[in-house]
Amino acid sequence: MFASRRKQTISGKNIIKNIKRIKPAKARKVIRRFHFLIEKRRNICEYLEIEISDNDEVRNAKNINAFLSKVPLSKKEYNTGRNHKERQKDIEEKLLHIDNKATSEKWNTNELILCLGYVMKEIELEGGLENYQMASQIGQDTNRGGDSSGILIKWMKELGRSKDNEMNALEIGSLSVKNKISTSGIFNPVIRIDLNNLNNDKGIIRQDFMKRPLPGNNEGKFDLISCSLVLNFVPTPLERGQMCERFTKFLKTEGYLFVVLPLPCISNSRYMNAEIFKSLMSTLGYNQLKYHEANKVCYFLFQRQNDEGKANKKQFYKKLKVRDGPKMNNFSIILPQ
Ligand SMILES: C[S@@+](CC[C@H](N)C(=O)[O-])C[C@H]1O[C@@H](n2cnc3c(N)ncnc32)[C@H](O)[C@@H]1O
Repeated sequence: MFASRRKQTISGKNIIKNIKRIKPAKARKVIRRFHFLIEKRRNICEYLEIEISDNDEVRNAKNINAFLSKVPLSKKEYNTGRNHKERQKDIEEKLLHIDNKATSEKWNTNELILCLGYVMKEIELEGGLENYQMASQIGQDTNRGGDSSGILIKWMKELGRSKDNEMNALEIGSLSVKNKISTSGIFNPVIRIDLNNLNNDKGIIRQDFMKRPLPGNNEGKFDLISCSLVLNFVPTPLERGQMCERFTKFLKTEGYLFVVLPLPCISNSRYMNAEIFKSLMSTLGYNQLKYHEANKVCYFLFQRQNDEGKANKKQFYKKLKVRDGPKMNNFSIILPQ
């Protein structure tokens, strides 16, 4: 048990301190809860897109309380005559029912904002993200068939790439310095960044890729960008599109882009499939070299072309439904106009 060594957040929730003490079953539970939270954040952001999707206050966890205090109605509604546990139960119940615009009932904006605050608090202030990152490290071993960069290295070798090519890499959303991308020797140096700095002292820089300073010249660019299970983490379709556009600014011509997504983003979304993603990346100037579907995730390897994409970007300015079904999700990517 790791109970006696628990580190706690200000609100008293537990943060997993020692990764070696988490059992795989516990790790899976933490991962499932976190995916639930980011799915709900995505759903609520989609509902409230006009009002708050570009609102930094919602993104910035430290301002969540300040943000909620600006919504007096919802605060009042939930504070009056209810104790904390009841409120929590009520919100959890609501979260279960908030799914997507197409199928769910009409939600009151204040209720949604309150639920968003609740979700964001757990993600950012109550150890949700930290626990998830810890659990994901276990997950890399047990939950989804291991370190995703294993397939990247296999593909690089198939493409005839080796240590001799002297390639550098940027790993976005890095949780470990021991993954194959770092240990194969093909990429050197590997610059690892992540929103959080769990392993800062071990060579992972705390940085938001969307705020990373642009390289001044080609020397500052990379031969490879790895973005494994990160795009699905980004809350809104437009921000995902902005991230896809931004890759190009950091990639040398003919550089590689390795993207990993949870399989349902591709296999079970109303707005996305492997062909659409390939075609979206093609409009941004990428050629798809490899694709592989595993049980839970799918892997893409793209190469940046000499010229900008020629295809029509306009088709990706809004999401287009390609299929429908009751249990489908709404994962999508929208390019900025
Ligand atoms: C599921 S983890 C993926 C970890 C690892 N790459 C893997 O494949 O297992 C997603 C990570 O992406 C990071 N992330 C999300 N958006 C980011 C951004 N804009 N810049 C840097 N890291 C980001 C999160 O902090 C989180 O640690």
